[in-house]
Amino acid sequence: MMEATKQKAHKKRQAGTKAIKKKKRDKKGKENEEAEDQRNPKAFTYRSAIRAARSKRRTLDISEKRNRLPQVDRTPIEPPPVLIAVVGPPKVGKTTLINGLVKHFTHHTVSKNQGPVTLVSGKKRRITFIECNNDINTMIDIAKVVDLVLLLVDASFGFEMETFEFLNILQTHGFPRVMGVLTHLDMMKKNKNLRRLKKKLKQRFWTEIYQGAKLFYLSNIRHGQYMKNELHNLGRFISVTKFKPLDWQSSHPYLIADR
Ligand SMILES: Nc1nc2c(ncn2[C@@H]2O[C@H](COP(=O)(O)OP(=O)(O)OP(=O)(O)O)[C@@H](O)[C@H]2O)c(=O)[nH]1
Repeated sequence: MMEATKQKAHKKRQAGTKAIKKKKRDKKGKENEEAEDQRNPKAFTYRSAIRAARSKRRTLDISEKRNRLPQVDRTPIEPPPVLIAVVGPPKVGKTTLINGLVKHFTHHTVSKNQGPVTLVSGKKRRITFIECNNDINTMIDIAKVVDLVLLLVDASFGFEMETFEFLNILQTHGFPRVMGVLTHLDMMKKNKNLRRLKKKLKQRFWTEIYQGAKLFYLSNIRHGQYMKNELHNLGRFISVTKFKPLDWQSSHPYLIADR
């Protein structure tokens, strides 16, 4: 008969490397348990409101500082002429306005307007007027280099799709200054309607640009020319307007060519 052999019971090691290792492991496990007890149940939130406020303030300070980095004005000592684009749908009065402004600044009458016109508007300022047609390629080209936009709007028609499109294009290259000009106001017969229309268009213009954006009214046309005092007002604004250096323009050299 085979007698069942009695096996030896396992004897824990008391000394040696294995025993030391095991002891260490057990100790670590206990520590971990303790750490778990202390752990913040609201993980990933702040424990202290003061510290939270401080850290929030610091991140805001840093981002604000980044926003307010001084912009380097790279315009040369003798700057190039200020480029003013006259933008608007066909037959809105772009050519008439350019001719009127040229007459205001130079006292010369332009018989035929072909391409950009550059003139001296003050002791240290030259300006170039350029007409921007309603086609998307011209709009994109001009949006990159323009300093001031005269946005012509036919008041008897209202804003057109292309006007908004142009404003969107402007945003891509840093928004230059935009002034609105309402024409064809003489088409409105009733004074009350005219006032209401002006107000409506102004509100629409302000929501598109910013509250308080400059909007001019060219209320009448006589002998194919706008009123002298209105042109004078617009011309004065053009000559005193200050332009901020645009990031895109100062980092890209450009040349204006008339096609
Ligand atoms: N009644 C009236 N007619 C205007 C007004 N502004 C312009 N016009 C007339 O509209 C016509 C077109 O004027 P333009 O200056 O040639 O218009 P434009 O935007 O240069 O036209 P395109 O070069 O074809 O895009 C002219 O006959 C102007 O006399 C306005 O405020 N009232």
